Amino acid sequence: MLRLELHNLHPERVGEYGFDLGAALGDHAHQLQAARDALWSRKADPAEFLGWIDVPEDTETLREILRYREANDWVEELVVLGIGGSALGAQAVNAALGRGPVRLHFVDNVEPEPIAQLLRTLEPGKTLVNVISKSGSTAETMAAFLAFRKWLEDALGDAWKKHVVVTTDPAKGILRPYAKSEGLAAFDIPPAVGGRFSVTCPVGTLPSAFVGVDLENLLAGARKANHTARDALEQNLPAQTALIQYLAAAQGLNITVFMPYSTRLRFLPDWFVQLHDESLGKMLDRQGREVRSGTTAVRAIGTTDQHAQVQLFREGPHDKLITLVRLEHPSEDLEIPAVKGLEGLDYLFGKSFFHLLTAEAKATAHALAKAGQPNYTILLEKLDAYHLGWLLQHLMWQTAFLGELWNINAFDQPGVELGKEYTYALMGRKGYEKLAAELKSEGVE
Ligand SMILES: O=P(O)(O)OC[C@H]1O[C@](O)(CO)[C@@H](O)[C@@H]1O
Repeated sequence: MLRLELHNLHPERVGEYGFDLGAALGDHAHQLQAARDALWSRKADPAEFLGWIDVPEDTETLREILRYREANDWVEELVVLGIGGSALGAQAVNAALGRGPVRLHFVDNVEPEPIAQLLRTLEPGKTLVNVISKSGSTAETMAAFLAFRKWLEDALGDAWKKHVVVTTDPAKGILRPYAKSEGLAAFDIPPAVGGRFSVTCPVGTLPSAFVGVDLENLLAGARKANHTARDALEQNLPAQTALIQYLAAAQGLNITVFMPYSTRLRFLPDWFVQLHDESLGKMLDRQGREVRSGTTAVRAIGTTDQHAQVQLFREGPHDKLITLVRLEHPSEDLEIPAVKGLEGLDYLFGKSFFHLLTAEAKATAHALAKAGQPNYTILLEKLDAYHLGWLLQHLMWQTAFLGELWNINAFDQPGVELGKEYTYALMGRKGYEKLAAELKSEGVE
């Protein structure tokens, strides 16, 4: 079960206690229903990049992934080479549910020292490298692949090929033909699935299979989110959270904080930030008019950031909507023991850590509300594969709904292209000489 608890979310006046979500849904019913129906009806068109809706239905690919994992029981270290949507989902799932025995390493940057350190410490014979890139052209991922491929070949000769598995577009880019010509194992990223929406396809499921995540249930949870996203508005959770986000933005709350009360969910905010910011920060709407849509997603972790950011969240500018994520039941709990001589702490004696964690989340939500800082809590029955799959897919739906409400394309990312082209020019890539000269004249070289 995934459900919502609202705190101080008035659509018109921030600071007034209570938010009538029912009334807001009524007021915006037409818009939301149109958004829901448009998303479901456009899903058949690959150009719309809504393939992520159907991915959790694809149990055949999941079976292939599980067969591949079983056939490679020699793997002790799995290095994931990918960036953005090609890394963050697997990282979040692994931190939440990974239970080994394989150790996962993520190379999602080109800072030389951590890469050199990994190459020094890992044993090639026990290492599998999963290179993940939808485009097959991302400089960071490809540079890392060149380094790891050479490292494997230097150590293992021709056997390096058994130590690489490629996850990429079935047709586009240079990785697919390369995998074919070298006889490397390869899995598809469906063409209609963008990186930040790819966690339930092999981008997320292959690494997760190596750390024992219950993938059947992860996908079942994602399918549950799909059902919810098709429901009437009163039951349609992503339509509801998208509406809250939309109304908050309309009130000038330009920042959306995402704050799970869980260390195991510590990478979920990173995944959410990419999903939200890259999808929704757009200069132009679907008709090409300048809109500059979006809110800025900010990461936080409870309780940790109660001792870092909550001061600002309560007393700083009223420019934020805060989403807390809280579990209703722990997977394991621990009693806080009584200690003689420390009676000043007796309010803790005999209580459980989960009790304390829950109290802190509730206390923060209420303290924020009292300060007029709107927030809501997404409650997860527990942290297992089913509920995590549900939450991930819920957040993808929320993003898609927001894209519709803002009338923008949530599935492209034109804003990151120029930086990539400048990088090619600065690195001396063929065909970029003119741009390099232009940069030089502007003092960048
Ligand atoms: O999977 P690819 O093509 O290497 O892309 C990695 C990431 O780079 C971007 O294209 C741009 O940041 C993201 O959308 C994507 O998740």
